Amino acid sequence: MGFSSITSGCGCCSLGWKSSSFLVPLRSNSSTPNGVLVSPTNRFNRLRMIRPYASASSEPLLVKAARGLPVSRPPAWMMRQAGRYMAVYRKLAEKHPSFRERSETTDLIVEISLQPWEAFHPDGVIIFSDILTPLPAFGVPFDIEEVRGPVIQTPIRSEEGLKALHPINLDKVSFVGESLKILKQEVGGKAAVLGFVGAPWTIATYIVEGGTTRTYTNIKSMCHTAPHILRALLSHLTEAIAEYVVYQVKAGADCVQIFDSWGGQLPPNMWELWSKPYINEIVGIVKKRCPEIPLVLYINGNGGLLEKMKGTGVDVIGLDWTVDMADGRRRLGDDISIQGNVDPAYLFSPLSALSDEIHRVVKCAGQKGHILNLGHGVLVGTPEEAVARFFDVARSFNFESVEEKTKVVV
Ligand SMILES: Cc1c2[nH]c(c1CCC(=O)O)Cc1[nH]c(c(CCC(=O)O)c1C)Cc1[nH]c(c(CCC(=O)O)c1C)Cc1[nH]c(c(C)c1CCC(=O)O)C2
Repeated sequence: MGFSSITSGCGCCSLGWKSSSFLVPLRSNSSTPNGVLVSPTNRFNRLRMIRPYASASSEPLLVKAARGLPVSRPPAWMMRQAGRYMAVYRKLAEKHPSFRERSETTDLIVEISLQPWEAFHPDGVIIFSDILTPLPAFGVPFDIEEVRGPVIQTPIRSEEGLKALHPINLDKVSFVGESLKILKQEVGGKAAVLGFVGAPWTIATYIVEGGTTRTYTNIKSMCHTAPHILRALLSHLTEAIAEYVVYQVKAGADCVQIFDSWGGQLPPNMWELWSKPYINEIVGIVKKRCPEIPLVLYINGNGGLLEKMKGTGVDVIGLDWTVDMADGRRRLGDDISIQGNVDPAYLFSPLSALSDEIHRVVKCAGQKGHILNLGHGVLVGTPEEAVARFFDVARSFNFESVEEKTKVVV
């Protein structure tokens, strides 16, 4: 079955959003609702760009935090929260050993995406899929092998190779739209349904190298030996991915994460040339067509890129664990939301150490505009008990009561 029912515009468009942002003072007016005065020096530091959202109060916590709206606790989810560390997933994978089958069959996608939701009740339910899933829909066949991981049979490195590319045919990823629609119903607004895509540079690393690489030598040398071919490939990916984001939003995604996982492999000046412009274009297209949808940008190894990432116009920046959260907040300011940055290895540590680290990260991130998450995905072999603890600790925060204690009375 195709997914022709997804033909309406983004939910937002009918709500009369204004796409232009404006400045509103948040929380720290000179007088709070209960009359307690706060230090005037804080007043203007806390001005941040937000948009008016008609239904803000009923939105999932994660969406509110992504927009920098006040929340009572940090929402939490994990990348790869569905997957090989869960016994229930491994059992299902025995019955359905092909990753392509598991990630391209609506019933299986929904079942796997809901496994962590049922077990841990995270604040975000990410669709079980892959950044490579849309590739065949625009002319690039791929496979995922158990040991080697992603494999692209015919890497693209020449003008001739570019001829295989065609505009994205969304009918070929109808299982993604169908699954998002079902997930939205199943989750019933109690958590955010998360869509995701790979950034053009990161997807291009697979298409040019033919699979996973440690050195990125083919694609990095193409920047100098065949820049016109790489630019044509990245432009093609940009168009296809932007369409694919809008498709996910129309199908039900409340928030979409852009993974430029391998953007951190580029020197920062090269990231500005070979990745950022294409992400900017995707953000521009999506913000125009679905202005209410928060976008998250994640880069692995992003310590040298934080300020540059902010320039893409996304709503949330994902931090890995190589940047201290306090430095990250300082460098990014509080007019943007932050996600991360707990080292996934903490999930192998004593539960008390994990709790302490979550408390430290939340304190450094601040009470507004923080989505609690790992600095990368859940590792294979992670104890499920630790994942449960992570979400329990997230739920134990109560910002209102902390705020009461820390208010500055003038
Ligand atoms: C191993 C692998 C795959 N696909 C990919 C790899 C990495 C290979 C490499 O290092 O180059 C490529 C990929 N897939 C995804 C990313 C971006 C996130 C990241 O940095 O890892 C990347 C770089 C998102 C994803 N890929 C997947 C999700 C699942 C959604 C979720 O629960 O978060 C995401 C966000 C699912 C996936 N995708 C794959 C498997 C085996 C799984 C199952 C989950 C698991 O146990 O790891 C295949």
